[in-house]
Amino acid sequence: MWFGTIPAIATLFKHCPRDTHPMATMTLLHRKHQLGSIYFLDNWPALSVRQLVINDPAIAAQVSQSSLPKFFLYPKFIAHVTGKKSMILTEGAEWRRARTLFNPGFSLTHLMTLVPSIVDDTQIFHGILSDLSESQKITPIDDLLAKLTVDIMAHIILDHDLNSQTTDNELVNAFKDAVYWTPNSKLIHPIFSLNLVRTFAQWYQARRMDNYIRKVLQDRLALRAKEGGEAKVKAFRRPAIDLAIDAYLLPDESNKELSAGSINREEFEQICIDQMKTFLFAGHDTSSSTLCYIYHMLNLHPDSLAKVRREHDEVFGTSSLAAEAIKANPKLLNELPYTTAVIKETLRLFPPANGSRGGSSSFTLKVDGVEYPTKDTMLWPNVHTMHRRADLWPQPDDFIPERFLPPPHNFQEVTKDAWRPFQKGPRACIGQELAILDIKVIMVMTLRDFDIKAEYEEWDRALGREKPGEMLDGKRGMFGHRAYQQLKATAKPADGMPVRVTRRNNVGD
Ligand code: HEM
Repeated sequence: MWFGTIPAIATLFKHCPRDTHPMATMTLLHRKHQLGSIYFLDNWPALSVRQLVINDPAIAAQVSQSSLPKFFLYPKFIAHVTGKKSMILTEGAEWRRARTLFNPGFSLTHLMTLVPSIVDDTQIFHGILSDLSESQKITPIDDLLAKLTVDIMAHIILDHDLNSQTTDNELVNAFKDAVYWTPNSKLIHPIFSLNLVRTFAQWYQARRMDNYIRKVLQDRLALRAKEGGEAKVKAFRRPAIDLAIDAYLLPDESNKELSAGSINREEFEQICIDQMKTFLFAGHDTSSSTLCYIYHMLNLHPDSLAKVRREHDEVFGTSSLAAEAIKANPKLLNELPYTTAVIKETLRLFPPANGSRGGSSSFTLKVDGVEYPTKDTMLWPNVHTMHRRADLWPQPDDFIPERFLPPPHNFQEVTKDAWRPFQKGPRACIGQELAILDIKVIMVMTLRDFDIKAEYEEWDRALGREKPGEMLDGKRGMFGHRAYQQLKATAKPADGMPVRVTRRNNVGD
């Protein structure tokens, strides 16, 4: 067939907002043609290899448990932000070394020690919400949340103040500008996507980010030298940057390839910079969009919002001083089953990230007794479709946090591996516990004091869009939501989710 599946997909895109994330469009395709657990896409010449889209958890598990490499085009969408040495992009021994080195920095015991710092950053965000509630100005909240979560990450990863919530920060601006230059996923063929301006802009933004982090790293190394040379400081709190410095100065068997004896200082700095950029980027961007959707869904579902608030009051008391209660006993954050269910249900409906692998001649996929070769094929477990399959999730497009309550209060038994916003297997997200932890803190500290409501109609009107809701073929949204997911390196809420903030009571900040 000429142009393979391109015409069918193009027809679908006509009925979606142009910048919709492809994973969501594929869910429409899956529903429209009642496709099964897997289907092939042949998008030549847009993409030179065929794609195998996987919509079934058990089949996706075969891929995530394998040691297949990331799909070869993956770096094109992310390397300009994270750097080529990023843990997200490396393979084999190089990846394993990095993962082993940084795993302790993401253990729950360690993360609990970071809670006071998350609370302090969230206090600043609370003040910003307070100002917005007074001005009643409609403001895209994704950007504010991104600044909050990147400030949190910088404290956790670099032990460094970015202060991006209150001042203009060079690193945060460079991150934002780098994401802006991410290519459009619909044009990935090297010839069609050739763009020298983009290549230069990506290089320039990478340089800005690298220079900033290099300075932080050099200051840290200088401090280490001043504080007693190379002695390993057994501090209770270990930011990721110190784990990297330890490996360079005082390696053990597992990471001697990173040591001063094995690589030169320049190489070490670049590896360390790329890992730090990865943690900062992967750690803030996904959490901020998840928080946007949490506010949005709770606002649309007042019963769920009331249950969340009741749970927070029961655990942390009813005064506005939740911050003190959290700091005094961070373990209380483990006693929030309904809040956790809300986070999981939001990640089910609006997963911010995906993951794809490159097939190989030595790997076949087994589906209903048939073996499918995977050589020259992109394997794409589409988390969005899996999360919205009616047979796995009754009322799949509805927001029902009760799905995730522990039995006997749960709405349904969740099929093994069906919920996978962090993907599964050895390359699953290293920061998943951290993400859930900081999202919980932010929810507890803000939901009790503020109502946060998406105001797209007013926003569209203010932008001169005369008929809000009718801009793109009569379809402004996806799955009934104007706040559809846009492709911006990860999946971000449309227009950064413009909201109005209203204060609920007059208790102090
Ligand atoms: C709601 C928040 C988050 C979501 C939904 C999310 C999702 C994901 C997904 C789906 C992957 C797998 C990508 C693939 O297979 O190609 C991944 C990997 C990764 N994530 Fe996250 N993530 C979140 C938060 C974080 C945080 C807070 C950090 C750390 C600071 C982080 C750091 C990473 C890293 C380093 C990897 C690569 C792991 C490896 O390849 O070994 N993420 N994340």
